[in-house]
Amino acid sequence: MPILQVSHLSKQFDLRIARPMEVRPVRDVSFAMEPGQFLGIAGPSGIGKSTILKCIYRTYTPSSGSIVYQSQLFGPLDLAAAGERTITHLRKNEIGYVSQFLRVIPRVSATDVIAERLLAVGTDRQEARSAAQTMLGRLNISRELWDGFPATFSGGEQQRINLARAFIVRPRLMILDEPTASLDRRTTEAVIELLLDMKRQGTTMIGVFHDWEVMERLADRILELDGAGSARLRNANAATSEGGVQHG
Ligand SMILES: Nc1ncnc2c1ncn2[C@@H]1O[C@H](COP(=O)(O)OP(=O)(O)OP(=O)(O)O)[C@@H](O)[C@H]1O
Repeated sequence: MPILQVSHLSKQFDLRIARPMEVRPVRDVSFAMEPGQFLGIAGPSGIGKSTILKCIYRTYTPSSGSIVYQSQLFGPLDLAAAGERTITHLRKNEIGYVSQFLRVIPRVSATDVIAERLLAVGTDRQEARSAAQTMLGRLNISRELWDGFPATFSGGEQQRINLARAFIVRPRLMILDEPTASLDRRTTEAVIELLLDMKRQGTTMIGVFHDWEVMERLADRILELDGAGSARLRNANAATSEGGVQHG
């Protein structure tokens, strides 16, 4: 049974700048994901890749369509229509999201920013801090920064704090929006290793990567969106199409 079934998803934005206009980046997109699968989304800039991810995380409410997720706690539920409290619970316990932008909390140390995700799900403070520091080490954050404030960190360091916060709770479904943008080669490798580790442990992942090589190493399947309004699902590293889905 799919863990995520996206059916006829559309999202439009109504803009009222000089005159009312509509932007419809996502039109009638359908795909399914099996547990443990890694799905990459590819396509030209502005086609709606991030918008699809934000609809799944419910940063955006879809205009139409459904996103049925098999929740551990709630069973099957439509993320497009679920209540805010359900979404908040899922974000805390089951669904992770990481983008390249960190919303920095002032005057909280790097260790505590990460540990607080575990404290929120009932982990003991000492254990949470220790797990946070192990994660900081894995992401090559130097020891002197562990007690520093992420607000003062470089872009790449902040990005790694972001990743650590998302990875530390080991969500069942991980949404990744360009998680390796702004990282150097060595840290990108560390992130790939972490993602492969999570994949081995059964985490289902969906993501957009600016680096095609990174995407090919991680993804089992790729959803390709194109400007002509079609979405094609294919196996990664395989030229054959697995069956089409239409949008537009
Ligand atoms: N909150 C919003 N309000 C209005 N328009 C938006 C909003 N979010 C996205 N859009 C528009 O939707 C379109 C798709 O944006 P999206 O970020 O999903 O594209 P993308 O494929 O991820 O692009 P990129 O590869 O450049 O990140 C763009 O034209 C964008 O301007």
